[in-house]
Amino acid sequence: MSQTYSRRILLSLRWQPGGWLRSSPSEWLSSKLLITQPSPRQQATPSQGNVSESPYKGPRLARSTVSRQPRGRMMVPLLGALLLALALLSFWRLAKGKAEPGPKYPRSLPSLPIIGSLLHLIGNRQFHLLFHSLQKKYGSLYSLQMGSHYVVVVNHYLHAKEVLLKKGKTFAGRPHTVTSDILTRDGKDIAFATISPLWKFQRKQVHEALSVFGKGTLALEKIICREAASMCETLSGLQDGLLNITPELHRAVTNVVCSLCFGSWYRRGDPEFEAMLKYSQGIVDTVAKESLVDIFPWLQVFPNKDLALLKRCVEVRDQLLQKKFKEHKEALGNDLDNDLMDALLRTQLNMENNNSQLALPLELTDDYLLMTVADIFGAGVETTNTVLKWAVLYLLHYPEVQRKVQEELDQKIGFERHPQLSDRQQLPYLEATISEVLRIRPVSPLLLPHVALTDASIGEYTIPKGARVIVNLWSLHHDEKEWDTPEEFNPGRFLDDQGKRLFSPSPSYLPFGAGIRVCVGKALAKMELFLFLAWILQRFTLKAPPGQPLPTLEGKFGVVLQAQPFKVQVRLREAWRDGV
Ligand code: HEM
Repeated sequence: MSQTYSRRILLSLRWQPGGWLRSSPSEWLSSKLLITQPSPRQQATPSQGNVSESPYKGPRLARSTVSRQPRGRMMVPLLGALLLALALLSFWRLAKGKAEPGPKYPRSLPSLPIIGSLLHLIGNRQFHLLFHSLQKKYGSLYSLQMGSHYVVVVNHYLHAKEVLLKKGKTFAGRPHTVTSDILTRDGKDIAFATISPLWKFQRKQVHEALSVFGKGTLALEKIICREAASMCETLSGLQDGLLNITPELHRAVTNVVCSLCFGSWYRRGDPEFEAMLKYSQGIVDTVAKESLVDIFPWLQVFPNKDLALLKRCVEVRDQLLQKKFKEHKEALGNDLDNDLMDALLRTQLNMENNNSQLALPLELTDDYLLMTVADIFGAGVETTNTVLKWAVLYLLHYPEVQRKVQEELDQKIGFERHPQLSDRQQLPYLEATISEVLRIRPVSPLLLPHVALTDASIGEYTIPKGARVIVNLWSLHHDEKEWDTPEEFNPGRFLDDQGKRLFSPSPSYLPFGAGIRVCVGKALAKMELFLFLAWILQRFTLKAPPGQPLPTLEGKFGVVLQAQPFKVQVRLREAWRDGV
């Protein structure tokens, strides 16, 4: 085989579920038959078939492009028998009225053996934008190959809802990757675990912790307001200077989660809190970048800076978790189930003593317990904190929106009392602003990857078991057929004509996902966003640093869609200057 010839074969190959493919069964059969009488031209120039351009119509089999079939008289009866068998088969199928076409797979990005579609992805870290733009060429549902993983990308809400809601259980798996396994002790958490009774139990325990073990929303509101008050006090003390507001938002959100998980919280400047900030940033920077090591796990054997950083950060996180675990275990029995760690420890103890009503097929080991708590930190802090940062950034860019939120707050709440959760109905413009922030900069633009647990379908396409399904929320939230001028920040689109009632103008809006794997912290996050923003904007006006360009609205893709660092001028509003 000449070099050019082998290169052409390599280029024309592509992966489809089932192996490296080159042609459909009928093409394969006819090629096999035709090759018995190859023309000189066929021998010299094998089909280059630009597979990336040809819509894939069915399962394809590897065609042997090098074999030479025996020529001669033996082939004639064989050919006749085969044709007869095929004719009989088709006749039988037609007679039964079940002439089934072959499965139809989503159109695929070009891919090469071993590296898959990597050449199309490398160098572009903003996967949500890349996947959005690829729709122009490949349609709203297409596939690609990440190393040995077959990946399907969903860009339309109808397909997204089929994956998340209609066939939620079928697509409820999660992939195991090198980085997520380091982070979650091989998927012993909630977010990266595949569904199981234990996973269901972990979710239930978190739900109970988030309702403060039956004490309900009021108890949660108290915790959030305590943090909002502390944040506002700090901001008042930093008047008129240029401020990096991020650590203040971070501390407030972390303290809410800490209260729920450990029943404790941090003061400003606490070294343990500083360590926590550092390790979470390290994790955000390294996880979910679809790093090469997740595509090619064998790369672990080579030195890898990102992986080393991730391991160091996870070590710091685990030391902290272990310390809390030990303190809680020692104190168990001294007080009621006030936090998530207590509740999990108590269940574990009951299970060990066979007192538990739960019939779990797996033991609730320390690893599962710690990873449940770690997940709530991982998923509960970075997300809400990031949305708050995006909200501040958009308010700097759109001062008229900030003014309208403040007018609404002034009219409905005034300056005599603080905002409460019961004010939500009264403050539709603030609620609409939060909805618009979640739309325009979805914090989790590709959700978390889902995995097909059985052979399945999305729309008219066949999806094989094990396929990774990425729902591109960015595409849903920026679909021009669903949203007028999607890049424009316009809270008004979430309000009725009178501007009084909040509504969802399009079904193409799923900031927290949907279905069986919907965000566990959705209700908590919405309360936090509402209360923190209401408290801040009731007291302060946020301004961009004078004489400087406005901070960028371009996100940085990672485990969340991060806002880039920025400074802000926080000014106490007139009504609060005399110390109300
Ligand atoms: C504004 C803030 C938040 C946003 C926008 C958000 C969004 C999301 C999204 C899009 C998913 C993935 C759904 C999927 O893969 O289909 C998710 C999963 C998850 N979220 Fe959130 N989230 C937020 C806050 C929180 C909070 C505060 C917590 C916990 C206290 C939390 C806990 C989780 C967990 C545990 C999962 C994994 C669920 C599972 O896989 O079963 N999130 N979130």
